Amino acid sequence: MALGTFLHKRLKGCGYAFKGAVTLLKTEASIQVQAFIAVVMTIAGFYFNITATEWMIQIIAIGLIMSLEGMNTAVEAIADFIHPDFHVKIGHIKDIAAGAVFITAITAVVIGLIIYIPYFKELIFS
Ligand SMILES: Nc1ncnc2c1ncn2[C@@H]1O[C@H](COP(=O)(O)OP(=O)(O)OP(=O)(O)O)[C@@H](O)[C@H]1O
Repeated sequence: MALGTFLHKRLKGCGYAFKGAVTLLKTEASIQVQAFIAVVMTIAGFYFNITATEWMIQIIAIGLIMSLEGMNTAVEAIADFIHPDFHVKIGHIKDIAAGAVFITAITAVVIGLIIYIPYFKELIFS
């Protein structure tokens, strides 16, 4: 495959992926809530002047939870497409996908506490 064709295809792929991310942000309430929390955490990061390492960990946590929520939305959409009616297996599949997001959410909360508790302590006791 010529380099030009290869690059053109990859660029087109990025376009579709960007469209998907915009769709998620526009239509999915859970992603909108997470995007809002991400903005709040970013403001908190600037306010407390967190370290570069803390920024990286916070950004990874935000990216992980938002991307997994997107995958959960995709799993739900596939499940609804292949079997729109109630089925115990569809319920099980959706529960597992939601469970994966839950695990990441707990992880992100713990990361947030580890990063910000020392800053809050400093703010309160200084
Ligand atoms: N077709 C179905 N068959 C059996 N159980 C289902 C079905 N659809 C949903 N459920 C149950 O309801 C739960 C919520 O499913 P739903 O698709 O409404 O997701 P949600 O968490 O409300 O996400 P969203 O708000 O993005 O739609 C599932 O985790 C599952 O337990």
